[in-house]
Amino acid sequence: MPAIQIESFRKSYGDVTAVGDLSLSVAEGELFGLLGPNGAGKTTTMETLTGQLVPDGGEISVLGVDPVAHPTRVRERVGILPEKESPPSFMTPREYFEFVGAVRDLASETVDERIERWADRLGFAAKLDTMATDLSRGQQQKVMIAGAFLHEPALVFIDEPLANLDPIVQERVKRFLRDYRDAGNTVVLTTHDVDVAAELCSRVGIVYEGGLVADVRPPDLPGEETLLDVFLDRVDATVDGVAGDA
Ligand SMILES: Nc1ncnc2c1ncn2[C@@H]1O[C@H](COP(=O)(O)OP(=O)(O)OP(=O)(O)O)[C@@H](O)[C@H]1O
Repeated sequence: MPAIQIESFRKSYGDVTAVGDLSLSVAEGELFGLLGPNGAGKTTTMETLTGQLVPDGGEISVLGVDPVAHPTRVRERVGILPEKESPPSFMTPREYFEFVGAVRDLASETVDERIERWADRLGFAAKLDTMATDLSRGQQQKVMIAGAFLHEPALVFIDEPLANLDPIVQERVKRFLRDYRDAGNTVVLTTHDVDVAAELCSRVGIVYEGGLVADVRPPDLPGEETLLDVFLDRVDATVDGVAGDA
């Protein structure tokens, strides 16, 4: 069973077509990148896969569950890290993880053990008892990453995971995501950063104007061809400032 199966997915906001006709399959154990310029339809796709948006049409299955019919069941089983979300300013990271652990129905000893492990791996152990409002943006991002993985879901959706992180932490997060995939889990990340997708992902779907325009395995690209070449070829007008809305 694929981790994600999408057939002919469509979604519009009024007369704006966000996703026109998207079909895509992600296998279990993939570190899959959904790459596209601003406004390509990545967030709309992620929010539909996680049961936050209702599609206008198409068939969608996430870990074998239909997120339209059973949004809560999907959200219970996956991890979600949207872009630009922060831990509540009035909580410490430890309190936030205890809150997430309660929502995720984890035993408190499990939460305690994972808090220590994630804090150590991502390098914020010294900040576990600092109010989130007093953390830097990058430190808050680390806390949100750990929170999304706290219940060790088989499938994680993560939006622009490396934004705001310094190069050292970026390397830690990359290693963490690869290890998580190597342990048999599926990771789907959305990004408009071609370098991040090329370096991190075993497979990349390029979305543009609400459709899939390429399905690429960066390590298998022939000769000197890079993911950037493919991206610019399929999203060619962007460089001239015509496509996208950035
Ligand atoms: N709530 C909304 N109401 C109206 N239009 C929307 C809404 N959300 C998204 N759109 C439009 O749908 C299209 C796809 O947006 P979406 O956020 O899915 O793109 P994206 O690829 O995630 O972009 P970005 O990289 O900038 O986050 C865009 O044209 C956007 O303006």
